[in-house]
Amino acid sequence: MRTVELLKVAKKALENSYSPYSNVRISAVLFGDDGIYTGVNVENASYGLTVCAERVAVFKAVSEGKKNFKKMLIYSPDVFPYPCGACRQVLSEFFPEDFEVIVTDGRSEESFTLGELLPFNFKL
Ligand SMILES: O=c1ccn([C@H]2C[C@H](O)[C@@H](CO)O2)c(=O)[nH]1
Ligand SMILES: [Zn+2]
Repeated sequence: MRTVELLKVAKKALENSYSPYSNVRISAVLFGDDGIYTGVNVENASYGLTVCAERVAVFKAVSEGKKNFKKMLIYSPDVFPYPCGACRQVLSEFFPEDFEVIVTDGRSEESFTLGELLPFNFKL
């Protein structure tokens, strides 16, 4: 699936972002041989319990036994959504260094490998 198509999926998923506290809406789309999984950020009145869009997508997939993915597109119309450190670490648990991460605010996009985003990652 091409970036434009992934972006379309991300825009649809964004409708479910639950972000009344920050008003920052983010969605993530995982894509590969195991199909498509989406995630959005889900906030909480106890702010620290918020879960990022990227981790929601990964946990949805992994909890259904799906780990075979090629790339993730991260989209936000509110911020340029570079993934936070926690999400980079979670991605590196399941995906290789050449896994592609596309970051876009709908106006411009940047593409990275996971190895670029999180060099020297912690692994057991
Ligand atoms: O990698 C990130 C970083 C932040 N957020 C969300 C969490 C919160 O709802 C909002 C502002 O931090 O952005 C994500 O979804 N992914
Ligand atoms: Zn995050």
